[in-house]
Amino acid sequence: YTWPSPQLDALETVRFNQEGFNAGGLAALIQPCTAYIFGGPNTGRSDAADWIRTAYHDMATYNKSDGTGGMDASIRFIEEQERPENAGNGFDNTVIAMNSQINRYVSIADSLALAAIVAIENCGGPEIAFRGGRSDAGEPNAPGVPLPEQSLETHIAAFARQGFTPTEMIGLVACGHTFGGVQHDAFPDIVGELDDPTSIDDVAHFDSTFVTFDNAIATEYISGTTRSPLIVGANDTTNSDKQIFSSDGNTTILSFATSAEVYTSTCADLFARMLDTVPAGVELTEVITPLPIKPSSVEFVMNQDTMELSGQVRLWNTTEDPSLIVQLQWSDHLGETHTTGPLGFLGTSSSTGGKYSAVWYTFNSSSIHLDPAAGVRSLSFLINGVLEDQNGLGFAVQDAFMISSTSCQIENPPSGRIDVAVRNGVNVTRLYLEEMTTDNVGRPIVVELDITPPASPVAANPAYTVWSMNLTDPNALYGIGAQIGGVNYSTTDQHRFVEFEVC
Ligand code: HEM
Repeated sequence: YTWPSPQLDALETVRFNQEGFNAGGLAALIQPCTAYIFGGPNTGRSDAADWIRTAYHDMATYNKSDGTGGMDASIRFIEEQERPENAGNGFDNTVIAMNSQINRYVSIADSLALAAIVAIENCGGPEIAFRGGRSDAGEPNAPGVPLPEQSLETHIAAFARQGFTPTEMIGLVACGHTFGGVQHDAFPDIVGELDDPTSIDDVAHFDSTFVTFDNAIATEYISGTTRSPLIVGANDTTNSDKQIFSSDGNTTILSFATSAEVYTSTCADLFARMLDTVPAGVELTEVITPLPIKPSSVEFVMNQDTMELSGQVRLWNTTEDPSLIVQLQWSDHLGETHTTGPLGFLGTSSSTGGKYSAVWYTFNSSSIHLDPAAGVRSLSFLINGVLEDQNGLGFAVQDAFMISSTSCQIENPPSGRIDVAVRNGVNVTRLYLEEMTTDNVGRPIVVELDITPPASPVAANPAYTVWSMNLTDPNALYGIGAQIGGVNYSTTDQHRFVEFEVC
């Protein structure tokens, strides 16, 4: 995709900035893969397993014939979690852990899909194609998750309703059950008390490598060494994995046991399809791939007569190299191009279990001197002298409106003013503050507060005019939005009035 795209930029960040500098923090929660939110590593439970099961159970309500259900984060509703088909506490664990990842561009359902992907990829699994754009349900879906005691025919019908053939059913179950196991508390009729001090919840695992993605679930089944409670459980009625794996005469599961590659590539496809199963009407984005050069946190501030620009740039698939010279170029509204000196190195990040690494550089007002009248139209970068400008497009930035450092606070009682500098000559049809909040069912929303144009123009400098808004909530965080030529733009930077000087 082409930068900037606020939604794709945000989703790409969660997907690919997993560890190290600017990391979103998702991967750290399952580092190591034995990590468990309530009790630390090596408890017999794992967050990775919970995250994958949560995604399946959120999706499993899908009804292909009417387009209802699917990945829409309806699993977060207590009413769904209390159903027998959702026994266990892994769903709540997952939803809580994902809270920090959600924002106006990353829905709760997207965060659940990302959780499953990060768990699979970081714990030995293949890369999974990720699309974003799921929307969050406002209420629970109809029930629809298979239960172990149901018949094979019922399981086949349930997977058909979810959009999967009988062969794909075998695949999806074998792919999911490479992680985790069955807890005594949730399924006392399947797993008894284990009397094992290393297993806090008495979990009987599906295979011997229960925190790692691999085909042991299939090899152990074929070799007869499996101890899975859903294959060799004492009560044959609840041996659903046995019924499912043997439903085609063991053909599919044998192909997984024989070839780790077949298993891995089948799972990569099936997991992606599972996560992309969304209610009718929801349009997912393209598959998100990492941008080779990605500006980040790009922010303008109008500081009296000076326009300040700061930000970061990430170079993908690169390791730290002191000899690398990264420079920023910007073109202005007068058609001139300017070049900075070498940018400062910030750090490295990695993703996909360390498979990819990236390096980060910073630019800020100490090295960039902007003339407000000339402004900035777009950015590009020189990497060891080689121009990176998105194939000639440049990295477009919006300098028509920005926070002004004349914003200020009144201490007692707390109130304040947000000032926005608006470029003269630009037809800004609406200017507003954007307050990030959630609706009554926890969905991220943006509340827009219109700023009235000044009755008589207040000049920030010859090129910009100040629009102001008085506010009273010292904790509220505001971005700035503007409508220009029928298009809405938002700043990525957000501000509280208390960060400014006293009025
Ligand atoms: C007929 C279909 C299925 C049945 C009957 C079934 C049944 C179960 C049961 C009874 C548990 C134990 C849960 C607990 O004790 O907390 C479980 C765990 C799990 N299931 Fe399934 N499952 C099915 C399909 C799937 C699929 C398609 C996936 C994913 C693609 C999946 C992923 C998982 C995972 C990762 C766990 C481990 C959770 C943990 O250890 O915390 N399951 N399943």
